[in-house]
Amino acid sequence: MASVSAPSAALSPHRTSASAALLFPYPCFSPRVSPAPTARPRRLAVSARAMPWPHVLTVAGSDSGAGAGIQADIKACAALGAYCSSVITAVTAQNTVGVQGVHAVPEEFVGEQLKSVLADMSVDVVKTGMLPSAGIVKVLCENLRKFPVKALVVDPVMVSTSGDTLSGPSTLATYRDELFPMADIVTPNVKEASKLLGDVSLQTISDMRSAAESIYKLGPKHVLVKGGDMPDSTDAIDVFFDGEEFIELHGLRIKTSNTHGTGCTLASCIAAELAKGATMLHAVEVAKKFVESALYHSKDLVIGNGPQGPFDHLFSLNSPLHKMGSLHKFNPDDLFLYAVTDSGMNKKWGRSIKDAVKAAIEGGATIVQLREKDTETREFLEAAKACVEICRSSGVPLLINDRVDVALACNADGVHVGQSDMPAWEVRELLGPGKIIGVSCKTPAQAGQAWKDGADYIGCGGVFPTTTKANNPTLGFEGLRTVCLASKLPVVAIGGINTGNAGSVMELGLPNLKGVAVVSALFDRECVATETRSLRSILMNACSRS
Ligand SMILES: Nc1ncnc2c1ncn2[C@@H]1O[C@H](COP(=O)(O)OP(=O)(O)OP(=O)(O)O)[C@@H](O)[C@H]1O
Ligand SMILES: Cc1ncc(CO)c(N)n1
Ligand SMILES: [Mg+2]
Repeated sequence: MASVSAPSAALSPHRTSASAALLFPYPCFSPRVSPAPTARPRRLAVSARAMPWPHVLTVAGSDSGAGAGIQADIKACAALGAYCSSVITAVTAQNTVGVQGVHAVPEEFVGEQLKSVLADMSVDVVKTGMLPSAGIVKVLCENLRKFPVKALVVDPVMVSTSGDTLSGPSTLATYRDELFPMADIVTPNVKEASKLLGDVSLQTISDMRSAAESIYKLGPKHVLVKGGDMPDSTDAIDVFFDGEEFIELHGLRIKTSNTHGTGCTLASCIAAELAKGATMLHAVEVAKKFVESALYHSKDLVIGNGPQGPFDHLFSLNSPLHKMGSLHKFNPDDLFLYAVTDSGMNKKWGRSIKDAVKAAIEGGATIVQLREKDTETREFLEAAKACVEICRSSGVPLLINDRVDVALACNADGVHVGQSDMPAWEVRELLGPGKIIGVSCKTPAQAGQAWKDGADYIGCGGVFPTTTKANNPTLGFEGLRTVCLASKLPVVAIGGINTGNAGSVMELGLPNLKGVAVVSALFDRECVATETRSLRSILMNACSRS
């Protein structure tokens, strides 16, 4: 956790006194029922098989409608495999229409809850949500100093999306002066970022960048300004800043009104991933993908009659086709050495699809596609399931050529389609946003369509004459260059590529040409692993030259 620096008066024009009145001075909770606990000896001697569990403590408000707040946090952590304990700072009467009432928990009792959990339960990461008063923020800071944790995620909840105030202006100075300097990441939405910076106007991505930079100066190690509520944007864009680099995180904007609790969920997912050991950027990427997928799978849910409904955090339980194990963020660098299987070739050399894939991965393939045109469906599916297992355990994505049904049944990472297969947008509809979709393209127009359809990459070829695919016109380097320059998506070159010519393809130095896809040069050979290994070293050498 960031060390606590002395509060800077210069940075806190809205500073309030420590005794600032509670924003929500409602009657107290029930009296204490037990004395404050102290750390007790472990239950039993810890066994050799003791399994520490990633643990997030959320310090936040309860949402009676259960779409946001503590309830969202617990569901999000559960979905990502982290334990979530909860210190409740306020109870809200809330539904899909808005917030009807807020009952703040007295700060001493928030302190008592904090001590109960932090003194006993080996918390890895603390995530904060609604902190309704400056006093509660202070109590939290005191406890964090007493019981340090690995990371602190601060979601500076101020206004619900329905427009209701959850934490008023009197807490702003304490947030800025005391909590932010301790935070590993702060995740304001645009309205909150604006309030934190004295009501500056935030309309554009460039405004979001400036806001991230200004908030960074208040002391957190990272800032994520969320653009879920940005007007007129077709993508859901968030801006991440680590003090050096700005990263724009683009996601599909899901057309749904079920977005209540997206912010709480995002911050909890970041916390869960950090508790599991992820780096900050990776945690943020996984969290964003999770929110996007959850919204996608919940877009047609009807819960409540108001304008903003909750979504289903546990969508993966209801939809075995979209298991979390395959929530894969597409990395264009995975296209570097793309191995495409061919049933005929495997039969010829007497090996199973599974053994061919194993060998390609052993040799350094970075992504695998099963292109089995003549294998019976049942046999294909069995082989695909075995390959999914092999690929997952090696962290290599597995795609299926053309057969969306097989990809769904084996829970592959995605599908590659050609121009006469199912259109990419229909594949996207069926697979959802978390899967990888590639499209074979020969022209700039096809590349443009693939981008509009929501594909992740294009395969461009045949670059050289090939026998693998009948009637496949050769594009040559010029055709490849034309398509690459026109494509907004990363490209993998395909068609007749082998150890003899792969270097010259990469030496074209086209910025979005990320790798080569190979069939016969790997699989129509005696030793697949050896061929893959030498192709890999040729590609690496070519890239270091160009
Ligand atoms: N319709 C949407 N489709 C995809 N992603 C979305 C959508 N709405 C929000 N997001 C994403 O959800 C995350 C949370 O951002 P958002 O701006 O909604 O936070 P918030 O306003 O704090 O949320 P809330 O107050 O509703 O809990 C961000 O990563 C944002 O890009
Ligand atoms: C309790 C609570 N926390 C956070 C939010 C922000 O979504 C909300 N609406 N309610
Ligand atoms: Mg929102």
